[in-house]
Amino acid sequence: MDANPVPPVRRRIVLPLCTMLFLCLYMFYSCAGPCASLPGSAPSAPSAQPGLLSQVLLRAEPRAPGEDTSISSFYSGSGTKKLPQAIIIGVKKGGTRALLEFLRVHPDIRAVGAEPHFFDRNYDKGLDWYRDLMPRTLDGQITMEKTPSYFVTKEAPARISAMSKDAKLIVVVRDPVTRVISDYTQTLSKRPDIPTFESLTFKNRTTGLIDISWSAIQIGIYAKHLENWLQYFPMSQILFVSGERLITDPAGELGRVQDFLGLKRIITDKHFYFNKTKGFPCLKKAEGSSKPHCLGKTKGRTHPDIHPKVVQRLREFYRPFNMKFYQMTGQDFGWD
Ligand SMILES: Nc1ncnc2c1ncn2[C@@H]1O[C@H](COP(=O)(O)OS(=O)(=O)O)[C@@H](OP(=O)(O)O)[C@H]1O
Repeated sequence: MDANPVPPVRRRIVLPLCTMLFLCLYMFYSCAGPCASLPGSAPSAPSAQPGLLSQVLLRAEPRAPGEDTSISSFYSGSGTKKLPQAIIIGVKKGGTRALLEFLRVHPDIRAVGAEPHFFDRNYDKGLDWYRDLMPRTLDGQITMEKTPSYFVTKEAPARISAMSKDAKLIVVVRDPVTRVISDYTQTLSKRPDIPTFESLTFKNRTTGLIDISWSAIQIGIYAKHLENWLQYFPMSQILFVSGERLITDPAGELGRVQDFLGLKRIITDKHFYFNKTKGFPCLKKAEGSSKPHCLGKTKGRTHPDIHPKVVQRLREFYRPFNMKFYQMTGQDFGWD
């Protein structure tokens, strides 16, 4: 028999209350860890990323403009959707997919896989639509996207600047001659009945006059497009990545990109191997996987043979624009 027995009525109230409290606390704490790695959330960050619970308690600081802070968004996954702070704006066929896939390995980068085409085709859908496409990020992580056509879209610089004057812009540039051949190869793979490369290139084959109304030719006049961006962004906010070095020295180019984004250099040469069959560098482990990963078949296509004289004429055509571009960027890309 108990020396000091609890009265039966109080026992009937206190015991269930304590059990409920204990259960609630248990559920709350056990959710804080796993919830942070729900599908679609950020990959587990290396060390000091605050967990869900600490984010609830710590998030008193002002939020970025346009950040989705609704309670529902918080409970439906870890982190919040933010407008991108960094965008790969070009160039088409420059190596933009390779760069984005490589960057996604970094625990502080979260990127949308598909191209949103917001600042060219979907601008009328509004910023909320755009933000909703983005993955959730934790504090300190950078949201990114890539749409290579932005670089040649007249309205894009003003529109991106209206979203954020501080946006960091990355342009992967490639020898305009191989770029136009790559562009043509892609179109040919989708529509095999298009005219020959030569007939699209020349307005007059005899005089060698280049048809600058062909958009694939226009894209490679980098200096002209860059002038448009410099009306809205200082050069310090634009990084030019060499598409050629992205293939021969991916870790070196990724080092520059990580510095530009203010990130620790986590992606190094240890992350890459050269796949002889593919003929390109591939990842030893892709984001969220332990398996090696090369880009798909649409990247690294075999180009058709173009007559050397045609290639030579295109080199002459692009040379002055390339020189201007080197001067503007302070970088010699070695295309001549
Ligand atoms: N690691 C790796 N693997 C495969 N391909 C690589 C890689 N690095 C750069 N590249 C080059 O990327 C070219 C395609 O460029 P983009 O991804 O910018 O093309 S697109 O504009 O998104 O269609 C693609 O062009 P093509 O060779 O003409 O197919 C590749 O040369």
